[in-house]
Amino acid sequence: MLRRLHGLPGIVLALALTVTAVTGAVLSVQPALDRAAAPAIPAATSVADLAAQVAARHPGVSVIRLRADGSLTAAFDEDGARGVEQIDPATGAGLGPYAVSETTRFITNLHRSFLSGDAGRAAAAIGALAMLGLSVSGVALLARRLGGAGALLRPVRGTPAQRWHGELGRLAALGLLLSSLTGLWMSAGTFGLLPEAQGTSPAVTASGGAPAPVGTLATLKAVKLQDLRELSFPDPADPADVFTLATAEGERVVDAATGATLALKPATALERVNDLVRMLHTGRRAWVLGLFLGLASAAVPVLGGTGLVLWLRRRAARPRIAANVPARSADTVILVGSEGNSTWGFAGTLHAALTAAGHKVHTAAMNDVSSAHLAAPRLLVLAATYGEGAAPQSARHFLARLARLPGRPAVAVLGFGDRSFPHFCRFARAVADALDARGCPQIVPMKRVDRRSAQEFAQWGRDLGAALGHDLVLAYMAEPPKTMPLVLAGRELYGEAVGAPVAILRFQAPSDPRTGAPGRLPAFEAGDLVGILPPGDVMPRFYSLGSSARDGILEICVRLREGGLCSSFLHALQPGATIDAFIRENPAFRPAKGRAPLILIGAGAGIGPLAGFVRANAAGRPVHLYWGGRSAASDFLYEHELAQHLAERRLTTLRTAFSRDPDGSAYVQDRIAADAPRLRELVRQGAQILVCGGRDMAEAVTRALEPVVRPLGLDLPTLKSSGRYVEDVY
Ligand SMILES: Cc1cc2nc3c(=O)[nH]c(=O)nc-3n(C[C@H](O)[C@H](O)[C@H](O)COP(=O)(O)O)c2cc1C
Repeated sequence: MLRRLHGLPGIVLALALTVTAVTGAVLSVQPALDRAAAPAIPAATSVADLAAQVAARHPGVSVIRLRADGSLTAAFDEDGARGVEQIDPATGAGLGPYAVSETTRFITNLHRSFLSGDAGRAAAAIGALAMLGLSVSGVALLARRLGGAGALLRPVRGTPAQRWHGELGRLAALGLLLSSLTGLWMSAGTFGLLPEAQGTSPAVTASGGAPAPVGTLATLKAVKLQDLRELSFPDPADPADVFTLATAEGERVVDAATGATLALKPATALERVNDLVRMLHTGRRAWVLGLFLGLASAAVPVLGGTGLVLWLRRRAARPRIAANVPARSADTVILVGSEGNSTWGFAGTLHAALTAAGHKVHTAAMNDVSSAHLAAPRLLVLAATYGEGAAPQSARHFLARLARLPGRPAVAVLGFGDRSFPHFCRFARAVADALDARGCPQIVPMKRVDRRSAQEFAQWGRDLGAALGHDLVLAYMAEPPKTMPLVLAGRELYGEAVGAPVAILRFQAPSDPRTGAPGRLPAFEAGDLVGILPPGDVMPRFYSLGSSARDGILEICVRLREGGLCSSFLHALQPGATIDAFIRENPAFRPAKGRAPLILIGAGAGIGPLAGFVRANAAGRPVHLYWGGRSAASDFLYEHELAQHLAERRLTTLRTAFSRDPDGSAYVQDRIAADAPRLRELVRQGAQILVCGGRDMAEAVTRALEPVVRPLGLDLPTLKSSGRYVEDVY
């Protein structure tokens, strides 16, 4: 819901608000320029001093004003003509006629009313309201993404567009909130929606004596020039007329003969609020704030642009479901938990089959679960599992949200997973348990589909149909992922002597058959995944990338698994052979930005992405690599390249452990335990830990690291949640 409010309307509004935002940004620079241009007001000068200097030059002076832009002006009538002059506050000398620049006037009008009078002013007010809504919903979305309001300052991870949108939005939100709230207040004033300032001017009687020289009047001597707003002079022809002196405190009426204060009308609370609001909106008298507000406004077009990219990506990633009835009128709701989108394909087949059987079906992502979904009589959940039995992207918030919502529909849960993972369909199991615990009746027991098996899916459909009292034929045709050909350019084989063959394979894009020009690889970073389809199979296998596209090569480390279809295929490949592959981004497994140390830990083929991170470290950030193999003589992957990286300072230290070396066996976790004080110091300095390799190794590393970080008052779940402990484990 929040995302829907923030998404498309946000993009449209951000683009429409660009005029207001850009003009606001331009105007925000003005207070700083004015401050630089306006002559400084000496602290000791009083209003009386300056008034005397001006009156000496212009006997017909009527008003002296210290304007919001910092300039001091005097208005006077001379020879029947009215003039306004800018005054040097230090000497009272004239600096020439005062005029607001035409450009500033134009930009101000564009900002306030799109040059269209009241209608434009109303549009600007609506824009301010929209900006307020976008700022609040944006901060709420970011908090949700980062793990709660307390986590709002954590680094934003994800694709470049996600990072820009999140980081910039977070910086700009405070300024935009302030600008929109104060803008709304000012608009309310313009349209007479605020209460009128109360208080009437008290009746005063002037002494009627002969006017004293203005420089001698006690009240004017007591007020510093820098506190002045406006001083109105009495009409020389009227002996009963008085001075009016306006400051932030209020308005004083001053006797022209005695210099005494005849009356003081203090500024009302509303006037003070209006003053404060104007200052907070314009940055006048607060130029640093002005610049901050300007930067926040300048971010609006960028936020609109990156928002558009994110929205288009999300739209493209979510398959279209034909005939999706609104949730409120559906008798069957299908909720989908997916990361790679294949589960949406199954959901589409189920949706179409149920619709054809006469049901009113609504399909949505599990993250979007709402009370309307749970009010439907029937809820079908199709959920994939990722990581170590964790929720996929589109279901991350499902369980937390479910717990807050009412409703007990009849349910059926179908898990999608892969039996080769130790936690087969664990997330779907957790969902089924949560629904069971809240008392939802089961339509059919929870089932699990291994590796997108169309047969298992069809069987579940038959069971579901039987429970619903009609036939349900689910004929799912897997849509193969869009692949590209890659040509094997080189291979190095390790570990055969110790019974654990690992190949480093380097691929290139095929060259143009006509011109022979080298082909272009798609964009990817070390740590992303490449999906490879072994011949005759529709199920891709994923490998972590050890290079980035900038290296001009796509590199993976592949351990030969007994009976493994894809690893056997890859190990048998000869240079020049072609494979079908596609890239899957894995932004969660990347070094965080900055210069904080990196601790890279891996074993066996897990060194692939870690070597890629080291290779990319041209800036010489401190990087410490812990890696375990079997034998230094047989499977020391990247041995020579790592030695070179050490010499070039891309790698700071390298600790290796070999489990089958004749001079004593050791594992990577032993090296971690032995280095505990050094690692603790690195973590204290803010180091990020990246672990890649097999599950057993990762678990042993976790056990070895817990006592390292505990004395710092930290634990691995905390480091994990802040992105300082990330794993790529298989
Ligand atoms: C990086 C990765 C991790 C995975 N982890 C698990 C897991 O822990 N348990 C499991 O049963 N399946 C796991 N799988 C398999 C997916 O759940 C399965 O391929 C599913 O069909 C993907 O659905 P989706 O394309 O809709 O995201 C994993 C797949 C990948 C690529």
